Amino acid sequence: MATASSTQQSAVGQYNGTKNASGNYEVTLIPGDGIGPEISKSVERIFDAAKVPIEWESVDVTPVLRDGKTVIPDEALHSILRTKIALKGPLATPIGKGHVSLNLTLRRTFNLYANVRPCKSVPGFATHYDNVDTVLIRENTEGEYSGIEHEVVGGVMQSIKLITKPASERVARFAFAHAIATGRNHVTAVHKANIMKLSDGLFLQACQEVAKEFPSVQFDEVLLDRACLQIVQDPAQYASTVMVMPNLYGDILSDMCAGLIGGLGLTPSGNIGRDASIFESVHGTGPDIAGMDRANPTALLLSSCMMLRHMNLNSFADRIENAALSTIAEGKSITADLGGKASNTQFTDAIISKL
Ligand SMILES: NC(=O)C1=CN([C@@H]2O[C@H](COP(=O)(O)OP(=O)(O)OC[C@H]3O[C@@H](n4cnc5c(N)ncnc54)[C@H](O)[C@@H]3O)[C@@H](O)[C@H]2O)C=CC1
Ligand SMILES: O=C(O)CCC(=O)C(=O)O
Repeated sequence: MATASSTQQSAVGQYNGTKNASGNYEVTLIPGDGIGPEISKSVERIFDAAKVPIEWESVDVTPVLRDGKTVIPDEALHSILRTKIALKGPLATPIGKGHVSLNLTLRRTFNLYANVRPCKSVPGFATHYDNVDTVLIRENTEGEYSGIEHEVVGGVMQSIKLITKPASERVARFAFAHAIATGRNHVTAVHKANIMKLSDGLFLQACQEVAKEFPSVQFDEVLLDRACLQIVQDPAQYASTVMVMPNLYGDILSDMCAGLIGGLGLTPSGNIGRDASIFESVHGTGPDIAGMDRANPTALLLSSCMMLRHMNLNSFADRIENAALSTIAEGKSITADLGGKASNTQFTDAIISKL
C-alpha cells in the first residue's frame, strides 16, 4: 500500500491563512500554459471529489508588456498577496530570446527562497530503482538564475552567477529546519567549490556555519558530480539526508532524480517564502503533448498535497496522495509516460474512484 509521506512538508514558513465566510481557505490557482490547464482541471476535480475545504481563485498569468518590460498581470500578484498561497501550472519561457521567465519572476517577487523538491519511488510501480527517496532544497532566488547577462564583445557573452551570504544562510537554515521537522536529521551541502571557489565557496561556508547552529543534525558536503554518480549508482545513500544546493544544480539534479522513479510526470515541488508559498510540478509545459489529454496529472496533484500539508490539511493530503499512488501501483489507468494507455481524464477518474 502506498504511504502518504512522499510529499511530507516541514513546518518552516507555515501558512497562517484564515477561512472565509463559507468556511473555506482561499487559494490562488494559476492554470499555466501548455498542459497546465489540463492538469489543473484534474486537481480541481479531485479536490471537489475529496471535499477539500478550499476555494480556488483562478488567475491568468499571460505576460503583460509594461514600460518595455514583461510583467505578471496585477490581478495575479494581488491574488497571491491576499491568499498567500498558490498552486501553479507550468509557464512557458521562450528559449534564447523573448521575455524573462515568469516562473522565476514569481519566485523573486514573493521572495520564495527555498524550493523543496522531494522525489520518492512509488511503491508497486516498477522502474530500474525501487529505493529512491531524495529531498532536495534548491536556493531559489539567485545563483546562476540571477539573469545578469551581457555581451562583453562580439562573440563573447557573460552571465553572472550571484551568490550572497544572506541568501545562502537563509536557505541553509531552511534545510536544517526541514531536516529536523521531517526526521531526517542530516543535511548534505552539494556544491562545486573546488572550481567556483568564491561563489560556491561562500555557499558552502554559509552551510558549514549554519550547521553549528544545529548540533543535533549531522552535516556533510559533496561535490555535485559525485552526488550525481552516487545517486544513480545507489540512491539509498541519499534516502536519509536533505540535500541543499545553489539554484541551477537543484534544477538539474531534481530532473535526474525524477528520471529514476518514472519521469517528470511524478515529481512535485514547493517554493517556500516567509509571506507566501507557491506549489508547482517540477516539469514544464509539455509542448509536445499539450491539448491531447495525455498529460500525467500526478506531479501537480502531489504538489497540491504538499500545499495541503503546508496548510495543515494533512488528512486531505494523505487521502488524495494514497489514491493517486495506489492508482499508479495498480497500473490499469495510467498515462503513456508511465507506460499506460489512459488519458489524463481516465487517470483522474481512476484516482477519484479510490478516494
Ligand atoms: N516551473 C515551470 O513552470 C517550468 C517551465 N518550463 C518551461 O516549459 C517549457 C517546455 O520545457 P521542456 O524542456 O520541454 O520540459 P517539459 O517538462 O515541459 O517536458 C519534458 C518532457 O517531459 C514530458 N512531460 C512533462 N510533464 C509531463 C506530464 N505531466 N505528463 C507527461 N509527460 C510530461 C513532456 O511531454 C516532454 O516530453 C519551456 O518553455 C520551459 O521554459 C520548464 C520547466 C519548469
Ligand atoms: O522558467 C522556466 O521556464 C523554467 C524554469 C525551470 O526550469 C526551473 O524550475 O528552474
